[in-house]
Amino acid sequence: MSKLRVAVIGRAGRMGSEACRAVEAADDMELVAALGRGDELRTLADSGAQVAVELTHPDSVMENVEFCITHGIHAVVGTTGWTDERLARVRGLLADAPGTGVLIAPNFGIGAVLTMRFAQQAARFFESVEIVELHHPNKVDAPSGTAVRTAQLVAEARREAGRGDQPDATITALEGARGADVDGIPVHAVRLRGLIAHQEVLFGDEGETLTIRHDSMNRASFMPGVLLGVRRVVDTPGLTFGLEHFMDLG
Ligand SMILES: NC(=O)C1=CN([C@@H]2O[C@H](COP(=O)(O)OP(=O)(O)OC[C@H]3O[C@@H](n4cnc5c(N)ncnc54)[C@H](OP(=O)(O)O)[C@@H]3O)[C@@H](O)[C@H]2O)C=CC1
Ligand SMILES: O=C(O)C1=N[C@H](C(=O)O)C[C@H](O)C1
Repeated sequence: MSKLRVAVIGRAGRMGSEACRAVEAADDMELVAALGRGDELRTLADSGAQVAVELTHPDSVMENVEFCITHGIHAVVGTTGWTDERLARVRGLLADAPGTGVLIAPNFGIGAVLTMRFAQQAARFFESVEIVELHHPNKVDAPSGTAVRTAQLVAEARREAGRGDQPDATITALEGARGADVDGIPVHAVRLRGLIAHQEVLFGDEGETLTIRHDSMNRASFMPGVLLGVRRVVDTPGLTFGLEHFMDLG
């Protein structure tokens, strides 16, 4: 059986370097290109890559994804910074590239994906919910893409259940004390040396609380999800947002 020809964009980064190792170690894949900042995107096309794994920076990701789509290269994207406008642009480009697949995964961690699913399930049962994401201090964005996605999923589940705004009697507060408002859900971002990537979703109602917590202890933990994305994206044309769609969660 021929191996999948895979490229990594962001090879020198924390995630990109780990992804290069994971692809090289996979029996069914071949690492045909690894691009760092300043490298020509044309290298991707010249290498014959079937799939590009994109792990760079929110300022770089759009150009890279656009190149992939317009050159018929499937993309597995972990980089953050996805707004509705950006997603619409990707969908528009994919409309002219019907055989090409793009997976954008806010989090490749299997446990993180499950955290989002469990939070979505719990959302309708609790009056209050807040999200705390905790990351290493070199992270360039806040809040994390995972926290934003979790908040959106929780907010959607609350709306579907007819839940209104959650109680909060705060009248005065220092700016930032109640976190960022993401779709009505307070999201708090901690940056701390020693951490990698962690998230707590806290639910509360009369007399009880529920905390759903996920911890990524190292970046190798993201790699089974990256490899799953690479294997599945080649048979999944169009835009897939979230690794859960490749996980048969039922
Ligand atoms: N979905 C998921 O599961 C995960 C997603 N992430 C996300 O992935 C992204 C990268 O994270 P991380 O690896 O920690 O970041 P790093 O800063 O460690 O790595 C990013 C790398 O990409 C390089 N780079 C930037 N622009 C380009 C470009 N145009 N072409 C090629 N290389 C480029 C950077 O170069 P330079 O240093 O010169 O800027 C750097 O080497 C972030 O958005 C992060 O949030 C992270 C972990 C898990
Ligand atoms: O930058 C990181 O480290 C991470 N980024 C992603 C995010 O913003 O959600 C995924 C994970 O949290 C690690």
